[in-house]
Amino acid sequence: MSTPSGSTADPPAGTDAVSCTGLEYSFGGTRAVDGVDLSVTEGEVFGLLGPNGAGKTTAIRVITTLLPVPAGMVRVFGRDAARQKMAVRRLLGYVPQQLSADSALTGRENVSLFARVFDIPRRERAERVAEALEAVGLTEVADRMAATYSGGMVRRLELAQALVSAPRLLILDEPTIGLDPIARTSVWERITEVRAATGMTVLVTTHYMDEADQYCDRVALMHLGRIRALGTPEQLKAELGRAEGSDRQPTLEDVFRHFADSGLDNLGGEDFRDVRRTRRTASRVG
Ligand SMILES: Nc1ncnc2c1ncn2[C@@H]1O[C@H](COP(=O)(O)OP(=O)(O)OP(=O)(O)O)[C@@H](O)[C@H]1O
Repeated sequence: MSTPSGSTADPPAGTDAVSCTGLEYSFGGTRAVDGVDLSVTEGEVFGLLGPNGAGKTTAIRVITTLLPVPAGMVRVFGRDAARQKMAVRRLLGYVPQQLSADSALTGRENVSLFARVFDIPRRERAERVAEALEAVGLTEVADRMAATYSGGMVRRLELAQALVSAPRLLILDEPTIGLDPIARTSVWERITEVRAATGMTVLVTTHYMDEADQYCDRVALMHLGRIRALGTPEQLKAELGRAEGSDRQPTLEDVFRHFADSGLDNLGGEDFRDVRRTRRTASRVG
């Protein structure tokens, strides 16, 4: 797998991969993101956690420049997401919640399409596509139609699409939603391996607290548009354990419940949007 290139003028050492200050975003009267301050350090796996509707997707869509920055400041490796959109986009790989692979193409064709979109020189394309497919463990099935892939394979294919440009920052929106436990583990193992091999920074949203606990270096707990707590999973659990003075080690979900306090009825369960998303994933498999 290629090392993320710093071809577009490297930022000074110590520049955060992502820096948000006072970020806000509203849909009409709904304040989806309500004054978020956040820094993601280069090279870490950072988890943005929260239940459905917390504002995670909206926040990352602003960071990816897919939504404008109406208030506050967002920087990606020092580039201003409001004024230097193209410079920001060149640094990122983004795997959205929505299906981004074409079932009527093979795995290799899907990744090649992204290689063309990212303007990877023609002479490098075949090798870069093969590397990206190898990194996610799809070499053997690369020439099969994506329609024949399982849900977990489709997710890994989407990962390869995002990796083919060797991004310095990989942003994943609920990468394991709707997958079975084995497929979830496989997706995370690939993310972890690529991160270790390339030093890429990973920003991931999830509402699976157990995955965040296991795979993220630091997490921010988001609820109703605001960051309620931020730190390493160990720090957050230890702090709650001390505050409660109980013998039992709290889980990350306990930490979340403590900070969010209310409105978490759907945590761990499915609401309408979850069901729709899960079914969408299932239909990819079928
Ligand atoms: N296009 C939209 N139009 C109107 N309201 C929206 C839109 N997108 C999101 N919202 C609202 O903004 C709030 C935050 O939604 P967002 O999708 O960012 O949350 P989330 O934490 O990513 O949840 P999920 O995991 O369900 O995607 C919610 O109240 C949601 O209903």
